[in-house]
Amino acid sequence: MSGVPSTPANTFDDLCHALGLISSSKTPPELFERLAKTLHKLADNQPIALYRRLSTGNLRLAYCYPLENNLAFHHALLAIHCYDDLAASKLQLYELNGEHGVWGYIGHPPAAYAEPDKWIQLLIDSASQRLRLLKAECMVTRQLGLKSRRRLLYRDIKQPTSIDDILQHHGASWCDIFQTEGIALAYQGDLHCFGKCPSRHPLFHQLQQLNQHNAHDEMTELNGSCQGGMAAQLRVANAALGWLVLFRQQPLLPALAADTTLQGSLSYWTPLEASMTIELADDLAVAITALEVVHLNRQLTKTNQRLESLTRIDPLTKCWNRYYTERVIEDAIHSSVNFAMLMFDIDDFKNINDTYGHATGDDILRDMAFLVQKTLRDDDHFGRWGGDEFIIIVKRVSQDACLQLANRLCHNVEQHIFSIADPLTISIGLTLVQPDDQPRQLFERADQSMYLAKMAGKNQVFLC
Ligand SMILES: Nc1nc2c(ncn2[C@@H]2O[C@H](COP(=O)(O)OP(=O)(O)OP(=O)(O)O)[C@@H](O)[C@H]2O)c(=O)[nH]1
Repeated sequence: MSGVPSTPANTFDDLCHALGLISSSKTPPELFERLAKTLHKLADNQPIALYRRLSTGNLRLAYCYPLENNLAFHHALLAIHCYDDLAASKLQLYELNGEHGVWGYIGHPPAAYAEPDKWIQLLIDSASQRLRLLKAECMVTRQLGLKSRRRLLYRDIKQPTSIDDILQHHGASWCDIFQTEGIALAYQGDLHCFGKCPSRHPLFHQLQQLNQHNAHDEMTELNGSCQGGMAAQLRVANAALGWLVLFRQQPLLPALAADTTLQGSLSYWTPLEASMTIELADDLAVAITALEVVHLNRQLTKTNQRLESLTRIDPLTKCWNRYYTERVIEDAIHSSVNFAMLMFDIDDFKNINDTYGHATGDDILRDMAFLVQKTLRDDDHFGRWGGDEFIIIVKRVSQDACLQLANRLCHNVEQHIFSIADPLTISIGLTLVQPDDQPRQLFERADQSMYLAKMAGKNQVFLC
């Protein structure tokens, strides 16, 4: 029959079947198993070994068939670590080609069979093609993986988080998707790393160089001590924010890596991987900008809260300030609620300042405010009117209750041990809101009462 190899008929059918199986293998291990089984049969039932070529140029036994018999032979296979060992082993060798040159070798002890070469070469070529296809499929899976991580990344940035949190959360998956050992993110002079990355100093140095010379490149492969690194710019609306760098140890053409003169020009990344990295860098740039906006918003809210409190709180004593106290009094008058105003002033406070200094005077004002606040109820209003004068607004209480409170305050202050040797006292002017009162009349009465308390000898309460 013309065009049909002169192989025994049953072997020819078997081989066609085996070719079909190899070409339809779903995973690399399945492919190796089918290839090895077929070769085993063809090679007179000799054991078949499959070696993968590492980035170092060394070999590693990746598969052998059959596994169960001839242990001594397997030991001999395991002793092979490089091509020279393999060549010296006298195994019959075939190259298995990957997408970037020799992927590995197939070896078996010499065997006698009819016209094997064409068939064996055909089987191995088919296996190589299938392997390339499986790898391409794997790349598609990686792209899909990247897409699903992207969704998670966008979900993450809706919550308060940081660049380090993002790296911790997604780093392992990104390493898996990109088949990298480490990830670095350079942003605003900081370097955030995940996994195995080169030391900071040379990496910073190279990124600085990139900023100067490669600022317009979307991605660049690093060299020197950072070789294997692929840097993609983090950009938002044409503004460069920093760099995303992925690190890999194996160049695309591992066979050439042993040649030191070539090392600097070897590529570690396929164009497809480069464009996936750019996609990830774009996502990260958006995520980081979003984080920045969230962070700034939080700061702004805090600043606003602080400003808001500054408009209401007296910075020295931390009680309400005069502006807010005035508003509270106006509101109380307009709400027609029954309330009393207590205005008090520390007796002879000028002497304290003069004797102990202004700083001690400030301490006394703070202590006084703390002491008075402790004596009051939560819904009483206590504010600093200015200098050593304070105002208390007490709602819904009788005149007697107000007098009791004022006297208790005088007593508590007199009994309290302040930071100075001299005893401290206060004088209190008390007044209750009258129908048709305006704030001014209320203040005048309270002030008048306090004046009378001072005139009567201080450390007492007066009611007008
Ligand atoms: N340390 C300090 N002193 C202040 C502050 N504000 C005002 N003063 C001082 O408080 C003193 C108030 O004195 P006055 O209330 O006028 O007089 P006094 O010595 O208390 O005498 P009487 O009120 O009659 O008992 C003045 O010496 C002010 O300079 C402040 O924030 N800190």
